[in-house]
Amino acid sequence: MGDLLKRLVKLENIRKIYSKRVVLNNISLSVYKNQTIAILGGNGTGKSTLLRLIAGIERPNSGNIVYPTKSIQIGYVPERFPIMIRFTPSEYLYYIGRIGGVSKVILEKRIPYLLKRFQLKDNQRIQKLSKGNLQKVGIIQAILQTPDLLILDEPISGLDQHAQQELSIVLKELKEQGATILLTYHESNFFNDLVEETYYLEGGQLSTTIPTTEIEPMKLIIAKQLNQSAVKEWGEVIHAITEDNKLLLYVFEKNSDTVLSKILHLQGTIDSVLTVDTIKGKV
Ligand SMILES: Nc1ncnc2c1ncn2[C@@H]1O[C@H](COP(=O)(O)OP(=O)(O)OP(=O)(O)O)[C@@H](O)[C@H]1O
Repeated sequence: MGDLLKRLVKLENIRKIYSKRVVLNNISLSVYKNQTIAILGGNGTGKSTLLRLIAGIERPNSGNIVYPTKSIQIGYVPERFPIMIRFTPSEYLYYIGRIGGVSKVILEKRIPYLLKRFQLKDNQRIQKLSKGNLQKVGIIQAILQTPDLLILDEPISGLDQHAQQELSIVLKELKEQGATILLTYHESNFFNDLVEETYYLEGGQLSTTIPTTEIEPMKLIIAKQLNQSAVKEWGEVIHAITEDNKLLLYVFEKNSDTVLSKILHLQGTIDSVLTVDTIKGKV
């Protein structure tokens, strides 16, 4: 079998129950080498649970999780990094690296390099760090050793813009090196360039079509005198296309006022605002 078709993880009929509530019900999924997969879904649908199971941090109540390539390196960025750590970031990362079998020489180079990339100062204990800086430690510990499979649970929430961009570059680098990336996030077009396959979780089931509860009224805002690059960072924009000098922006209805005022703020003009009834899969 070709390298690209190498299966890294296989989930067979996974079921996870918390206090009699079936959170994941009969989930099967294969994750292949060098794929980038997003798991999306509403709050509490079990995205984090599924990622923890794949990361091997929790066990399912039934079903199997198989890693056909025996010794894969898994990096896991939790949604919330544990706060009560009395080490500084570099002390902690050094400790984690040593447990993972990384040599002192490599760690002494790699830790300062990654701290610098993410502009993370090393002058405070982890328990005193802000949410964004904690998130950076969570990301760095997961990529300290180049992972075969990198699992990220809402990685951009709380990150400053520089760190978001750095994360995006790091993910692209890892992807070029052959890594598999599995991630979850909320309403954002930040990962559009990276994600190849999207799965949706609803009612304990995984599907490739967007669940009806996830379908929200959308607006298509057509703007003029505005470049596509200007909206690149706008989290509210689900999809942007340039056509005949016009910029077409798809946004959820609830965010349309925000986007309209951002356009006007940049001295763009509004050509028209249309209602888009449903999103079927992708816009
Ligand atoms: N350790 C746990 N013990 C008990 N219940 C849990 C545990 N972890 C998760 N749950 C419950 O399982 C359900 C799914 O939680 P999970 O965090 O996986 O959802 P999610 O899709 O990641 O949500 P969000 O988008 O809000 O982060 C929720 O009802 C949650 O309360």
